[in-house]
Amino acid sequence: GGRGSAAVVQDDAARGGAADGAAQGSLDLAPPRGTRDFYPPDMRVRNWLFGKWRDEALGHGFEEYDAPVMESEALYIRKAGEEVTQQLYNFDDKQGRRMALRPEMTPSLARMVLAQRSTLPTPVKWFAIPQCWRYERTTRGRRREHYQWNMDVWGVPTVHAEAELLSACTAFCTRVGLGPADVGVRISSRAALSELMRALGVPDALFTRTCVLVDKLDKIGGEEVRVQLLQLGLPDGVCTSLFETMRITTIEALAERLGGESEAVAQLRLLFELAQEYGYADWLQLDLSVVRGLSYYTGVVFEGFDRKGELRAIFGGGRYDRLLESFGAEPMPAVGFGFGDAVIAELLRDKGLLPSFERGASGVDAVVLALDPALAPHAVRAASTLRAAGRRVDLVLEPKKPKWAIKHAERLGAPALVLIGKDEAERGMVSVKLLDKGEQSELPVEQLVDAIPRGADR
Ligand SMILES: OCc1cccc(Br)n1
Repeated sequence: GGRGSAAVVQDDAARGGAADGAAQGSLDLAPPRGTRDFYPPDMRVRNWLFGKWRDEALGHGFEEYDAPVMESEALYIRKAGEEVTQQLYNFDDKQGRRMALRPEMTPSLARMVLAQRSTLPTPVKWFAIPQCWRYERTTRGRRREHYQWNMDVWGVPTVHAEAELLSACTAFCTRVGLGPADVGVRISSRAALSELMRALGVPDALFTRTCVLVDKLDKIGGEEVRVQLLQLGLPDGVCTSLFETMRITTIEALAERLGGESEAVAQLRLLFELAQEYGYADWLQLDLSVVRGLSYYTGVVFEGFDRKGELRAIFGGGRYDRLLESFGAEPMPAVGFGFGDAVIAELLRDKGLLPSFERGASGVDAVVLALDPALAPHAVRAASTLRAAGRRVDLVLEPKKPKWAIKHAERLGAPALVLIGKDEAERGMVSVKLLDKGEQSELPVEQLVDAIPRGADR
């Protein structure tokens, strides 16, 4: 609860207030449209969430990487009409170079892997939590930025890689208190749909755009998708067979349609077997109507969803074995997912699982106050000694009364208040007040560190 969660899911009402200032021609205090400020309580929620993501990624043996938020626009020019490339946050830099704020991390990752492919040991198992951008007509007041946990495996051609990524997603959800009754994962395979369409004689060249159109089913409905598939050049019979296949919900039925030799079926069988071993099989369901909206997926694709069906996808991913070819290079097998910060925060808040971080979250172990401005050097020495010993200290920087310092320490949730008094200081002593115990004791400065407990989280 509390303001923290509101900021992760920006509530425009609060922002509207700040934006009103602009009406009088003063500085607009709201963040740019579609973006969020993270005040300290919001930042504690964000650090908590990113910390859980990082724990899970490291727990799966992945290494962290990063790349510039700004890339050459060329990295994202794809002809398949995806939303993510049609809403590029792009611009000319001062040399007139076409640049863009990254709408996703995968192309940057592909660029980094390609740049070092001759020396990079495989498999590559990397993760990042990049801020990603889109420029959407703000008619819908939607956000223009979000943070998206990415995990990718390069160099592994079989679904053992997908199984590891699904393990990270489901284990993260479990770690934050969600279970298979809250979250499901739809598993699909573009390879299966590709085998079907090849069997029906559809040219490969139409496959990618077919998937991008099929991904719009939920938005524009089956009839409109059929119309656009026909316009793309798919015969009516193929559309019908495609829609029938997408209604299949068991691997057996898919095997009947694609034949016993289907590689796509074999990989799906193996994935569901591995899921049993990991213990997350009951999170999964086969759903061939899922194709995901990125043109470069080629194999298994998947998306996490809330079982109440109130929210957009929680996470999504898939295999993209041919992305390097689109960069004019030899292909390398790859699979990855993106996990946005907004939907998960909304789901956790709805389920009361988002920590509130209200009182005492500052993590300060002690407040240090000089009872007289002339004693500031003693207060500085006490604070520095405590900090050198790993304690988190808030040093009061101006003349304040003990009453104020006690209230300040309570607001910070600091368990201790160190008071530097004149005659104590002359005797090399300080006073320590343990607020939750209401005790106050006087002790030699040398014993100060041991008198201040270190925060539980460290
Ligand atoms: O998931 C699509 C997307 C990409 C960039 C920024 C935002 Br907000 N959303």
